[in-house]
Amino acid sequence: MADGAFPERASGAPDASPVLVIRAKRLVADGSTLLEPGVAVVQNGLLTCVASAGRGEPAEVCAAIANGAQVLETELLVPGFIDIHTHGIGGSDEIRDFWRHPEVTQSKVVRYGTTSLLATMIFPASGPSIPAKNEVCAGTNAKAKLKFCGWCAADDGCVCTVAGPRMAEDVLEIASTLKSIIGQVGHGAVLEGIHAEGPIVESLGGLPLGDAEMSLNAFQKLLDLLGPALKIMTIAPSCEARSTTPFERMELLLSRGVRPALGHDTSCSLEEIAGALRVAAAHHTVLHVTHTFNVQRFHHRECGLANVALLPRFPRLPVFEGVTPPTIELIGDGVHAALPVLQLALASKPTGTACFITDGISEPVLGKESKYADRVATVERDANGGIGVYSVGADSGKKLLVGSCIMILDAFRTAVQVLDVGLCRAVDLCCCTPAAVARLPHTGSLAPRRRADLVLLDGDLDVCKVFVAGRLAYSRRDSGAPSLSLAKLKVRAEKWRRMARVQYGLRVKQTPKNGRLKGKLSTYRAELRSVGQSPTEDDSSKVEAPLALLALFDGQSSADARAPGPHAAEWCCRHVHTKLIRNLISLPPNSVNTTFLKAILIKTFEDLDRELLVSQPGIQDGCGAALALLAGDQLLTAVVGRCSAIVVEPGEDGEAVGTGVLHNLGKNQGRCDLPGEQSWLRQHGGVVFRTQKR
Ligand SMILES: CC(=O)N[C@@H]1[C@@H](O)[C@H](O)[C@@H](COP(=O)(O)O)O[C@@H]1O
Repeated sequence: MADGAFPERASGAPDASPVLVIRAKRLVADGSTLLEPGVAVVQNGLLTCVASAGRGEPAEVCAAIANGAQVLETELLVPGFIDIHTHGIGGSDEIRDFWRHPEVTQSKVVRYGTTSLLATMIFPASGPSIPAKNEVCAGTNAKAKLKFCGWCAADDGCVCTVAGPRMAEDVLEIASTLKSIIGQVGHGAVLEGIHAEGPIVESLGGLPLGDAEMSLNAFQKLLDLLGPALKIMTIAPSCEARSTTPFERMELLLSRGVRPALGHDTSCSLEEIAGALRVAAAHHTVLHVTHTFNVQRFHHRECGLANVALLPRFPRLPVFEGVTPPTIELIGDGVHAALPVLQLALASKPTGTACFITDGISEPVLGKESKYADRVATVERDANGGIGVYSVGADSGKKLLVGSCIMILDAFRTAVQVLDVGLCRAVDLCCCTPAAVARLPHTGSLAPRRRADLVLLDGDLDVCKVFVAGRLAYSRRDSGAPSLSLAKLKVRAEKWRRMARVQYGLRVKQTPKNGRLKGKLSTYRAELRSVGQSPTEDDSSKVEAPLALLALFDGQSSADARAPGPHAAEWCCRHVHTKLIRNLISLPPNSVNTTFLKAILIKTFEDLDRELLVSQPGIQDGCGAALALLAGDQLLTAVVGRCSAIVVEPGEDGEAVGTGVLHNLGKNQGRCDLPGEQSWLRQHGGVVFRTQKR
């Protein structure tokens, strides 16, 4: 496969940019190189040095620092992720229009470390002014015959003398939009080219109807239209093998330097697949396979495309003589192929022959609806809890999965944290192999003269910073925010943990009649004697206001569900901290006072309630909630529904609330409005505050 460094300055990069040095505890340069620690130097948009820093930093790095280079430190540094199969994730209500607005997807995905994309185009055969199949655009008569041809370059009417492809007009517009921005830096992820998913497909899967029987002439016009932007084209081997002149369209792709990707074929035979591989071998090219497993066949006797795709080498059989196994791509969401199946595929294919793709089509917002070539496509959860996009088959009319909601970052994390393939293999899957398959030698690994596409991650594999061609394209917002250091969000004191346990013991069984998370809201502020003191240790961390959060959600019934259930409570439990943190970091600097914090607690409940109602139609039950936020030396509580919060302050000896008590909160637990319960709590060292209604 083609390999090489970027010849000169990365396109679009400034002439002279400040030198940047990045020190990483772990630096993964490519599928086989892990440097612990490692260091990289960036200048003028390119990497100039990538080295181990185990025995001190190389002279080049020291010189750069001495000359005033900016220095960054990170836990993990990897090459930017590359997605060679994505339909885009926004910009329109109609999925097939996403690539009319590529900047929307480019700017969204870069936040998740994707620095290069191939825009996946589809070729629906519908539209306002499509030449009928085999209709001839003939010279001067063309204007009268067709409102718009588009397949010839003439400005004053069609000059075609051959049949045009049956193609919707929007395909032409999208192609021209994409071509105008290929290789440009500065919009987020770089659009590196086009992956054409079709039109020569045998099995549609979720694709809209297209012209799978396109003539060679029409096919040639399509390739002319896409030009060198076209890097990969998905093509069905059975369509090619069964055409009157077998494999002629594939030959055309190969002669133009486009990589054919076998796919969307559930009927191809072993001989037909091997035939396609043989044509590629004659061009010294390795074929690729589009979303292995999806819209394909795996059978233990009658081998389909997936059987062949998974082979690391071919058995000694005449049918496979002289051919090389293809590279493969896998939709890394655990929905299109179950995780054990992904594990199997990765165990079978060696490094350098498999890559993760997203086949992205939407953001992961449950219940979100879009149009997909005039069908409705909805983000739904499958039986295993995974999220995907579902619609109906254009030919079958049956419900089916049509795309994913993930980022390459999700697949990277899955590779490391679930499939346990190690960092190097994960980088190979998400960076190196996709770059090789799409022939993008300027990116995909960390080496001198490669474009400086970099992802800085923390120990949890969360993205901290992303650079594209040496320019900062994304930086996580946890610096320069208010004085609250959110990274330090934690329960600090043993006393506070005891309180948490006491509060956790309170579970009430009440049934508000409407809403999911509704009721009166109250906030309360208490200045406590013995909890939440300013930090005395590790002052170097400059934590001005340590934070601790306790959130209790109690599953209850709702207007939609008569019986109480755990679902709303569990959902709130998983999302409350992100809502709270988002609201906290939106505070302007120096505005962290009780008034603002109260407002933020209220807004956090409102955000939770709204999102629960809008994005989780499947959740019918409701919940009450009690939330306690310790900020510096102040404790604020907020209660919604009929859930209670009780503040228990230990006595002088700190032992007033012992573990024995936790199992015996009294038969009136949760009813701190009762005088008996209050005195019980006081006897056990507790302080009961009456909340104020708003
Ligand atoms: C753009 C595209 O083609 N995406 C395919 C979709 O067509 C197919 O229906 C689905 C499930 O395929 P399966 O049911 O064969 O696993 O996988 C991918 O999302």
